[in-house]
Amino acid sequence: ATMEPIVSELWLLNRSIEKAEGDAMDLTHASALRNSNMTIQAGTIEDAAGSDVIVFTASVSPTRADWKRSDLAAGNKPLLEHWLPALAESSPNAVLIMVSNPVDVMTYAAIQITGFPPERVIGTGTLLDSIRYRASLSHELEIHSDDIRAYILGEHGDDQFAAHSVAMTGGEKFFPSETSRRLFRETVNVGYEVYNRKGYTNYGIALATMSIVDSIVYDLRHTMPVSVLVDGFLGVDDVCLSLPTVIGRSGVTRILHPPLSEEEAAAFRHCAAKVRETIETMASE
Ligand SMILES: NC(=O)c1ccc[n+]([C@@H]2O[C@H](COP(=O)([O-])OP(=O)(O)OC[C@H]3O[C@@H](n4cnc5c(N)ncnc54)[C@H](O)[C@@H]3O)[C@@H](O)[C@H]2O)c1
Repeated sequence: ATMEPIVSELWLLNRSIEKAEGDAMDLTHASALRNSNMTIQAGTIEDAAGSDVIVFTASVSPTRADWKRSDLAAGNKPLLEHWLPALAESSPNAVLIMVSNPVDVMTYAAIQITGFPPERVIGTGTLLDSIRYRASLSHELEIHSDDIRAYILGEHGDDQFAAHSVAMTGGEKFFPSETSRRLFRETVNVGYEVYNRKGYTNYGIALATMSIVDSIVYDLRHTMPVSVLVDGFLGVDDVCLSLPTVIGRSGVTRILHPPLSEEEAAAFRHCAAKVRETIETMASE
């Protein structure tokens, strides 16, 4: 996915320059097959100065088999503290996309560390979960997933919820059903299912991140469920969670406020409390 020519210059940064160089070479070979004159190079923060978009994916690895995304918080905060101040200083106008987990907590930390306006810090949040959910609904309903408006919102973690009450296809509100509830339960765990089989997940998240970059670069104003600093919706603020968000050249151009059911609103507030708890534990460590 990285070789789609939507940017003119791509810089890969890693603590291991060899790893970044290897990836840059491999991607350059692959991009020779695309209609692209994008340059792909390994380099330093200085090389990448003046970037329009930064995608942050550096991460520690899980240390136990039954890991949860929130386990990575304590290990990943120092990575953000190490890299983000210099990245923010050398690319002060960039839109920052956070991928590293726990992504909602990392998005909040990134806003604090960079001092960027919250509109320019976006976590991939429940975008991947929503894409996975729409893919299984699409299979079940035999309708293209683009035409299924169904969001998973809240945290990118075990307490995410499907916003059934605002889901529709072609104007029909046929969610929730037994099927949609079952497919949602499967979606919540499917990331771990992929991880348990291959040791990581990459294709889905890469394409999801590309769709955010695309909407920024071409100012497309697509609405996507991504992690943003919540603006008081349902009484929640000072935490990052996923809400349907319009994304354009300047980053977040608008956060939408869907009329959630009582049950969904309670699930959203529960996610807020849970993510705040991790933020506070991390701050005290
Ligand atoms: N938000 C999502 O939907 C989603 C989906 C998939 C993966 N993820 C998360 O993305 C992150 C990356 O996943 P991955 O599978 O690519 O992991 P990975 O272990 O393959 O890659 C992590 C990278 O970070 C680098 N790194 C480690 N410590 C570093 C440091 N101190 N400085 C610079 N670089 C450092 C490593 O060299 C490696 O290249 C993880 O936190 C993972 O949980 C999020």
